[in-house]
Amino acid sequence: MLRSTISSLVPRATSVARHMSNAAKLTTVEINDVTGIATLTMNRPPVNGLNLELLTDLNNSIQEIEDNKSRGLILTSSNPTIFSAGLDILEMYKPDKERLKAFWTTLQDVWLALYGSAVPTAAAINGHSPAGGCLLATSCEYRVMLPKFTIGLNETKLGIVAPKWFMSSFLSVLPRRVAERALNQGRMFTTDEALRNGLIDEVANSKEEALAKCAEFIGSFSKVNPLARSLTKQQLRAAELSELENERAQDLEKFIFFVNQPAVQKGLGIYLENLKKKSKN
Ligand SMILES: CCCCC/C=C\CCC/C=C/CC(=O)SCCNC(=O)CCNC(=O)[C@H](O)C(C)(C)COP(=O)(O)OP(=O)(O)OC[C@H]1O[C@@H](n2cnc3c(N)ncnc32)[C@H](O)[C@@H]1OP(=O)(O)O
Repeated sequence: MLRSTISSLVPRATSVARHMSNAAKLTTVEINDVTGIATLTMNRPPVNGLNLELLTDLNNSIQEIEDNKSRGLILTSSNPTIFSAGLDILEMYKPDKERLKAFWTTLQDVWLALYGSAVPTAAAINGHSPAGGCLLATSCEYRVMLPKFTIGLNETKLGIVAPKWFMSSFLSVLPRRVAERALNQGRMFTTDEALRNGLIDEVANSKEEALAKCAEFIGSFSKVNPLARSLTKQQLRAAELSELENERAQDLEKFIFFVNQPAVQKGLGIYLENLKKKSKN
């Protein structure tokens, strides 16, 4: 029932070997023939780390879904245990100056496109979803998660600070006092805790069930005028979107300054080392 499968092979040249995952596109878009809903799947092994290439593909895929006049967008992952490990820390550790700028600018683009998307959006969270993964999920209007995974903004645990717009997405879902405490603690919520606190809307026992529940949410707008719905959503989200749009350059400057602080570099190095040690055990 797929109207189209958009999964082209686009060769890419990059001068930094550690960032080259492969030459293929890192997202696929499948549009259901019957419902008209697009499923956007992230596919960057091993953990869907959000590097410049994955962010670029995400941005292009969101644009494509908007242009196709799809009935809705479901974001998910091809990895059976990880939705997204968040930002690829290698992009921020000992960074190349120009690439770091492009990386952050593209992340800003993705957030503006997803949080501000005209179509109904839902996340089928079929695995762990820390930090940037949580940002993507909370930018959607609805979240369905599989059991026994974790989700949250854990930045303080890495010695970094979630930017204001990460917090905006989080705050659009959680009550302020829960969000504030969780952000300060760098708390990762289990699926059950996320449901209890309203960070996710439903739990599903399989990816198929999660996709079906997301489709059901999107289908709930079938009798609502699409223009009225999208203008309503965009008005509700306008303040946060304009805040970043008006401060993009300063946000980029702050990020570059912050990431290049020796203490931040040291912290990221230790965090990466621990991740690698853990993965070898
Ligand atoms: C005041 C103004 C401030 C302005 C702005 C300033 C600051 C900037 C803010 C930046 C915001 C950042 C948000 C982020 O997203 S940071 C990233 C946070 N992510 C994490 O902490 C997740 C870390 N990863 C994990 O917890 C686990 O890997 C997992 C996702 C739960 C999966 O576990 P598992 O299946 O067991 O896989 P492994 O742990 O073995 O990992 C496999 C492999 O992948 C590497 N890896 C994992 N996550 C990342 C990552 N995020 N980036 C890069 N690499 C990652 C891991 O090291 C393993 O690699 P090797 O196989 O080579 O050992």
